[in-house]
Amino acid sequence: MTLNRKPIQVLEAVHRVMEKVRVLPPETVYYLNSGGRVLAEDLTATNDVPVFTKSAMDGFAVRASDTEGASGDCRIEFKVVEEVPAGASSDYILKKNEAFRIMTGAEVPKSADTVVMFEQSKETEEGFTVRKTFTKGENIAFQGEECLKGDVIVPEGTLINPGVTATLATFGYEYVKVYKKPVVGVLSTGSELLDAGDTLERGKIRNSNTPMVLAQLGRMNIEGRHYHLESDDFNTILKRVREMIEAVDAVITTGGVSVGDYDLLPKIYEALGAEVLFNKVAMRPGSVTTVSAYGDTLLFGLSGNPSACYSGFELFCRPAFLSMMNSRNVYAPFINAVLDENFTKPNPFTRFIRAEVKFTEEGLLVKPSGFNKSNAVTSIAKSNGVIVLPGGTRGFKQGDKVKVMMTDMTSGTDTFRVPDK
Ligand SMILES: Nc1nc2c(c(=O)[nH]1)N[C@H]1C(S)=C(S)[C@@H](COP(=O)(O)OP(=O)(O)OC[C@H]3O[C@@H](n4cnc5c(N)ncnc54)[C@H](O)[C@@H]3O)O[C@H]1N2
Ligand code: MOO
Ligand SMILES: [Mg+2]
Repeated sequence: MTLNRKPIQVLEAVHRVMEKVRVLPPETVYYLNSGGRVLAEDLTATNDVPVFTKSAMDGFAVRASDTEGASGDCRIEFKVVEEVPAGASSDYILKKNEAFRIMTGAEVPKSADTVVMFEQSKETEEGFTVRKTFTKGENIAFQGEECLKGDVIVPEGTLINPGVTATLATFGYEYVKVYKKPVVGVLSTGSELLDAGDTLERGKIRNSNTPMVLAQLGRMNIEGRHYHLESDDFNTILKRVREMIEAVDAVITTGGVSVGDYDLLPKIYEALGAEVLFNKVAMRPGSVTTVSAYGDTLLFGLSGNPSACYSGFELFCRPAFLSMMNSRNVYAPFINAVLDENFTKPNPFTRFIRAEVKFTEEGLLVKPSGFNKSNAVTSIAKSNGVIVLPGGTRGFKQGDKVKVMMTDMTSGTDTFRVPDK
């Protein structure tokens, strides 16, 4: 069991997982609950946008031809005949030098073709005057100028972001077809584990992997189910994993995948008759990460070491779960950044280093986010990305360009910089 582990490259490992992914069936959900899901139907415009020709400004709707010849010395006067606030409409036909008082968003009556902003006019007792000739269509948003009824606005397979939610509302999609999200079971193994609320005892540590993985799932808007072990032995783990396979779409276990006497996961996969996709990856940390398939259920055996567990999830679980939801863009973005301190360790295997990426005016700077061994937990807390150093490289120096896999796209910077004139 322990001896025939053949390391494969990270890329190959990711491919093996992704090949096994089965897309979950679609379901219909209320549009306000669809954020973070993937569209299972094209979102088609059910009306033109704008749906009617409307004023883009507060002012007066006129016929442009009536403003012809106006100048500072020769102001042309208009009489206001009606008011059209947003939400209202009018069928009144303008006569020469008549105008509507109109507000932004209000339907422009058929007989008007131009809007004069309040700031471009001088109010008089009965109306206003203008001092320039207006071109037809000024300050008007025309029906269908943004899109036409029947246009495909957002294609099937797109992740629903706030803009898609706005689009769903615009076109009256109160219910929308999306792919099901996987329900993921999370089980940490290890007889040394206590819960967060427990007092430390000799030889024991608090379980940080389950809460971390649940939070990684939460960050993806995916429901994680926390499973427990009443005792950390082969039969109990096997029984629990069997229950999980019945109840969830994917199983994540942490710990017990290495070669120790109590590393039981390899034997569990064997007892299940699961197909082991790989049990060794040429990477650090997480070289013992194991992924198996039991029918359509993927079993992710993440390493017990917290840093290895964290990057194992980001590398293998995240794209697999996004793919189960039929998302197209399932991989974390890789960016180029400049290393902001020396990293002298040689890298026989691909190395993943929890890191802090800083968005500075000069560009992207990155440095390891603290104590960075496989068993580290605190450096994860300070990271928003993971530096990826290719295998077969010696150390890296400050100023070298490195690749970073972004894991947290919500982190900001401490200075607001907007380019001024
Ligand atoms: N003879 C060898 N020993 C080890 C090898 C090896 O190749 N040969 N690989 C080492 C590497 S590398 C890693 S990584 C670990 C992987 O260990 P396991 O995945 O089997 O995980 P455990 O043994 O259960 O635990 C490892 C470590 O992590 C702590 N841990 C476990 N679970 C949690 C949790 N839920 N929360 C916080 N911390 C956890 C555990 O106490 C151990 O310290 O194996 C090496 N050994
Ligand atoms: O496989 Mo382990 O490299 O230390 O996480
Ligand atoms: Mg172990």
